[in-house]
Amino acid sequence: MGLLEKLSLWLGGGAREVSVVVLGLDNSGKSSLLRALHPPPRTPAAEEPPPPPTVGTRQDHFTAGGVSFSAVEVGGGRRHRALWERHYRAADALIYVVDAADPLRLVVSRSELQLVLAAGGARRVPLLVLANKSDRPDALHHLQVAQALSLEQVQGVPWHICAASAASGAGLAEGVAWLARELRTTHASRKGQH
Ligand SMILES: Nc1nc2c(ncn2[C@@H]2O[C@H](COP(=O)(O)OP(=O)(O)OP(=O)(O)O)[C@@H](O)[C@H]2O)c(=O)[nH]1
Ligand SMILES: [Mg+2]
Repeated sequence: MGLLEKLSLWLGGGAREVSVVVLGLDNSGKSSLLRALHPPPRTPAAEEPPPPPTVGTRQDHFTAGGVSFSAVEVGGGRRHRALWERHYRAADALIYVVDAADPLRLVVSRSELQLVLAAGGARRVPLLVLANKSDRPDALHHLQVAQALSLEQVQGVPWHICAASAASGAGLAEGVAWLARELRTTHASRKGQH
């Protein structure tokens, strides 16, 4: 089923999920963010052990702005990155997670993001970048992360960046609300063209 059909069903009250792929280097915090997006009740982050590194892919679900998301996290370790493109091509939206407290890996993170966007070809789906670990005192400001990733050069893709913390939950609501809004707007404008 295509995005437009899914959104029609969802806007019309049908309970359908929009698929989002969650990418980013290993240790950036993808599993932790998805855990933090789980609806309550959930165990407070401080009481849970950190998630194990993701091997291959993991499925998850969350809801934001009235939209139900079916999320696929693809492991960020080097050997899993070959899987990113395939999952990106099948997704309705991309969440790209960056460890804002690890400036040395931003160059690698930028080139991996550029590769995956290029692999999408003409397919343009919304991109939400989460500058994660903003709770850490050494974390870069999200605008510095945007600059390091050269986001201003990303063309034809609606994108948004915000500071986030899987540890405290900060920034998550803002980020996913943007994504939900963006998907609704895209749907509404396309509908208006027909
Ligand atoms: N301080 C802090 N630590 C975090 C945050 N998010 C994740 N971490 C820690 O970062 C480490 C990696 O988190 P994961 O969620 O496993 O990272 P991942 O991106 O899923 O990694 P892979 O599955 O290997 O690709 C863990 O020790 C987490 O506890 C955050 O917002 N703040
Ligand atoms: Mg993981």
